[in-house]
Amino acid sequence: MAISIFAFGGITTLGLALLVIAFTGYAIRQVFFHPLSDIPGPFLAKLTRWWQAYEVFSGAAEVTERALHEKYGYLVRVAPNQVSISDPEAIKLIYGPNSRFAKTDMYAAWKHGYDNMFTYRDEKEHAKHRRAVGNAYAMSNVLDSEQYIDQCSNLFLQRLGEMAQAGQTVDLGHWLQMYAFDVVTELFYGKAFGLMDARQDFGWFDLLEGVVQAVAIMGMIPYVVSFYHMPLWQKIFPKVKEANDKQMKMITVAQERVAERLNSKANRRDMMEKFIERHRESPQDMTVQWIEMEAVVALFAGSDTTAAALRSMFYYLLKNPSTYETLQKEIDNLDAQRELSPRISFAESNKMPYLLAVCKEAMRLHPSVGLGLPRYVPEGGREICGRFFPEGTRVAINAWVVHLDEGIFGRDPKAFRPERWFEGDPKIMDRYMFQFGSGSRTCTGKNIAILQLQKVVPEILRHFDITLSEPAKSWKTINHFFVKQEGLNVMLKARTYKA
Ligand code: HEM
Repeated sequence: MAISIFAFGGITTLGLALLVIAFTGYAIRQVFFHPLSDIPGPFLAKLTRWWQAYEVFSGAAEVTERALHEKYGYLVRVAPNQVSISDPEAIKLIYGPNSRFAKTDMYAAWKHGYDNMFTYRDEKEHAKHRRAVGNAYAMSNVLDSEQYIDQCSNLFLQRLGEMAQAGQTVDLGHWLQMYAFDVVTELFYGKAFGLMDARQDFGWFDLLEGVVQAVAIMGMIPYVVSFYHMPLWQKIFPKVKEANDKQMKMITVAQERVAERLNSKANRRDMMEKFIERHRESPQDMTVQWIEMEAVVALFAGSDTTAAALRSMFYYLLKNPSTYETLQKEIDNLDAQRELSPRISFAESNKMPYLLAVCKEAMRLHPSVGLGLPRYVPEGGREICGRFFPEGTRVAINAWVVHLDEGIFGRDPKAFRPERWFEGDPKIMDRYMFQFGSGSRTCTGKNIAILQLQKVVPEILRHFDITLSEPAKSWKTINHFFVKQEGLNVMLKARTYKA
């Protein structure tokens, strides 16, 4: 008996020793002999992708990335085979047209059952689908939806008016999200989900947050994605099952709404109708499943992002009263000259240069997406920042880092100064803005987002005087791919504006 215990103990010790040797060998290779070993970065990041997963879990990955680039410069190794790049010149090289840098395995985590526009990794498949829907997202077509956005704005203003009259503190951040959610569902699901109407989110925000958080973390360690759908794994980790069920619920709702529209004679010009028109013309280019997927991805990619941008605009204006005043004057002057319709149109908003500058400056300082957008270096490798990167290396640029480049955005890059857009050459700054990504994978919904930002912000400022309920307090942000903000609580006072 004593001998067998000894033998067992011996084997265990030997096993442990082998493990330690293997790990040490691996660590030495990763740190000193890996093709990326000359690139600085956190020690753990050189060994495992779990470092990045933990960063995403912690909810402040953009803060860490900014600090790392401040310390190390343009190149930071953030995973064994991934480099974060902060050189603005690298944007065109990596994401530009015909760059051939494909999306990485991170995006596999975002796919549920079948691919959607966001998750495609095969560039040819992506291009085929993007061609099929591209026209619907052109501004000229998106403007057909302006009337539905106005309907949502009417209800939003009514609700804000009620809260102003009651003298209550308004969680404007929450309301802006309900607004963005209602707009996206109005356009892509044929009818708003009615959050503003009911004055509640029906649990949708928790649902989205749960899924996005799980998926964003898994995206950093994509080999766990296959577990995500396994019943045993879901039993062990009930949260995984919950996220999976939530994702299924979103797909089911999309399927129901698309089926409803296909069987109805609705006379609408919304986004869903544009896809249905295309389906009727050419069912093989625009299948029913694709219409459903456009709706699902719009909800995922279009509501949190737009809400974050709207919150940023209000927050920075309120924290910088002189900018608020300048914008309000711009709106009031146009109003006094009777240049504005009862609901400010997109065309009218384009006559407000300061508004456009506020829009860009808010998204420069607080991009809605808070992680780098990873791509594989294509066949043959590429030179970036004067260094050769072998094929298959993951490289990523994070808007939160690149938007602080002083060479491009001028002095005080961390300050909210819409005025910077009137100094120097705004075209150059525009070229390096990365809040919507860039190139062939740039945001499809960009025009829908811009339409909302440019219309609803001046409309609210026209109707209400807004003050922060606790002016000395800062908001809290949490980054699980989308950088959401909490604590935009305000007091509203109706202005004398009459439509
Ligand atoms: C202010 C609002 C928005 C911001 C800041 C934003 C940001 C982004 C970014 C950074 C990407 C690139 C992701 C990548 O390369 O991995 C992206 C892609 C995408 N966005 Fe948006 N987005 C916004 C609104 C919307 C809206 C309203 C929709 C749809 C209704 C939408 C749908 C999409 C889709 C489908 C993609 C994938 C495009 C492709 O790969 O071809 N987004 N967005």
